[in-house]
Amino acid sequence: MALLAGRTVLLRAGVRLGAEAATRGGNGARRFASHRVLVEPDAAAGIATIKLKNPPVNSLSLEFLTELIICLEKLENDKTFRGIILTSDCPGIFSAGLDLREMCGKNPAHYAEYWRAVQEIWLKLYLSNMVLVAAINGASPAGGCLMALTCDYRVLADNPRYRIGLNETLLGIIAPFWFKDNLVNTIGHRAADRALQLGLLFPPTEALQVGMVDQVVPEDQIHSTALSVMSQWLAIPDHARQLTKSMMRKATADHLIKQREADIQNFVSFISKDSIQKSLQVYLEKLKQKKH
Ligand SMILES: CCCCC/C=C\C/C=C\C/C=C/C(=O)SCCNC(=O)CCNC(=O)[C@H](O)C(C)(C)COP(=O)(O)OP(=O)(O)OC[C@H]1O[C@@H](n2cnc3c(N)ncnc32)[C@H](O)[C@@H]1OP(=O)(O)O
Repeated sequence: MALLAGRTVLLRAGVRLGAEAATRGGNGARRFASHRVLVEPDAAAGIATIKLKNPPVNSLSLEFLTELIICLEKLENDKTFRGIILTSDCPGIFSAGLDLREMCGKNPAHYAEYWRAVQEIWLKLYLSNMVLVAAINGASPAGGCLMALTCDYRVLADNPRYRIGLNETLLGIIAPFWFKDNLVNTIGHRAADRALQLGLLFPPTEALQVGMVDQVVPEDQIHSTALSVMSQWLAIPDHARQLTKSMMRKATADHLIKQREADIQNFVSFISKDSIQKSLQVYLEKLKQKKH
């Protein structure tokens, strides 16, 4: 049974276990997929490719996050796999970040439940014992960028529309301290200070320059590049790499773990403010009107 902070997420988020399919792949590995999280296992290589499939933009709704958390728990507990490639099944979009509809017009209990799931996915990804390679094949703002930042290596497809960054200030909200910590650890304090205040979304060349991603490649090479990076990382003995990863990341993760409940309360009171609700609604409305 999958637990999210001691509770059964399957029931809380209304995700039915029956929604999952478990079959055997050609190489005998167990293949499991939920509605929105596709897992392509390569047991021989010890690699699972997770494809995010929550169209149209892979926004991180509570149900989607819950499915992803369950999927990561399964992979983490399955000794077949040593590495995950995280990518998208939605053309042109890696992930649009947190689902704005989960943060608008709901009640405090819902905001608290949602935020706990956001914390949980971050902790699961950031502290994973496996090698995580992000194959970023689309736009990756805010929470989408955060997911990529938890990975050990980021490959971005070379398309000027595939911008990546923590753009929270553009929505009139603030990147939480642990988003900020993850960014600072990746691109350094000065670059993070500027990027966060201005809500910068970097196109590939700039993302590479600032260190937001490790490699930019033509779109048709993104998966092969991720595989070759993965084999380089998997050549390192697991115990040495895992202990090193933990040494590098533990303090940052502990910062959130120690303040988890307070962080939820901060989020709930911040997001419940009338002024913040108004900003988010205006932003959502602008997104909708963009097409017309
Ligand atoms: C002091 C204490 C502080 C505590 C902390 C407090 C607050 C911080 C809280 C949270 C941090 C927030 C993190 C986030 O991730 S917020 C989300 C930010 N995301 C974005 O800004 C991206 C918005 N989307 C886009 O820019 C574009 O959609 C896109 C991803 C570039 C894709 O563009 P495209 O043209 O392909 O698609 P559309 O724009 O037409 O979108 C299609 C469809 O999807 C809807 N949609 C888009 N993004 C979201 C989203 N994030 N959530 C929900 N819905 C989204 C869009 O409205 C369209 O809907 P429609 O109904 O019109 O089809």
